[in-house]
Amino acid sequence: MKIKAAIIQMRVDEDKQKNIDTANEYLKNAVKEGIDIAILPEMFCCPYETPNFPIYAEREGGESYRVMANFAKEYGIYLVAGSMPEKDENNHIFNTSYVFNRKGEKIAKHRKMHLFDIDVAGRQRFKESDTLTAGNEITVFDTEFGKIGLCICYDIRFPELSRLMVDQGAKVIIVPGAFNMTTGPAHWNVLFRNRSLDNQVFMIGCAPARDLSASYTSYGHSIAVSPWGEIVQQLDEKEGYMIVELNLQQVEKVRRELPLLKQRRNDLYTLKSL
Ligand SMILES: O=C(O)CCC(=O)C(=O)O
Repeated sequence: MKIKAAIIQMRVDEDKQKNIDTANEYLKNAVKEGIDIAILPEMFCCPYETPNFPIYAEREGGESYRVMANFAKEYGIYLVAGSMPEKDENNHIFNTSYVFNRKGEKIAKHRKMHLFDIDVAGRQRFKESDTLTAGNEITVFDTEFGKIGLCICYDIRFPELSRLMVDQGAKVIIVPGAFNMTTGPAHWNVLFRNRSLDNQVFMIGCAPARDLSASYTSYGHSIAVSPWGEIVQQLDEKEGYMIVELNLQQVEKVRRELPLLKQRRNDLYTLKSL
């Protein structure tokens, strides 16, 4: 079973509508190549800065959500709509990724579970918790190809989360993310390869293009890693997209050859969600 995926490394502008139009342009082109699924970056319609999140936030079912659902339906694809700030009924703001099926129906929603609060001395500081609230749910969704896990950016650093998605059947893990010029070069590729090797899954990372005029500079380098831990395709820092074919039989093959998941000593240790 092969999935043809478009990973869209778009530039993020201050103008929300412009971002939605940019996403649409890329989707229109990618669809001509016969894709099954398209993935947009973290905060693809809102420049990644904490004060922006409450300003750009919408309720689930709001304008940006509806436009994304319509794109999925119009193009007949699965759409992982990157992430956008979501406001709930108590005015809590979440970093949320919605997934729509080929009919434009919402089939998953992941609220970033680990907030990106870091302070690397003299280099990168960020505190999502200034304006965001963390989500509490592990997200795995069904497709005709099999199960796919979903998490957002900093979530990838917590290996337990990927493992729990894999225990729920995920063969692919999709990560809209926006690493920066400090942690990106140091950790981005390594993390995607690590999670792939730990779990024998395809790992897909989709980042915004680098914009040196933005206050938070995305590292870019959207990536696809095989269940063998190899980088199968990668973009540089510039705007663009790539199409990757994921042969899910490769997951079974690698798991047969190195039966790591079966060889765990569950009699001595376990991992469970609470
Ligand atoms: O983990 C990192 O280094 C970057 C994370 C990040 O940028 C995010 O969670 O949005």
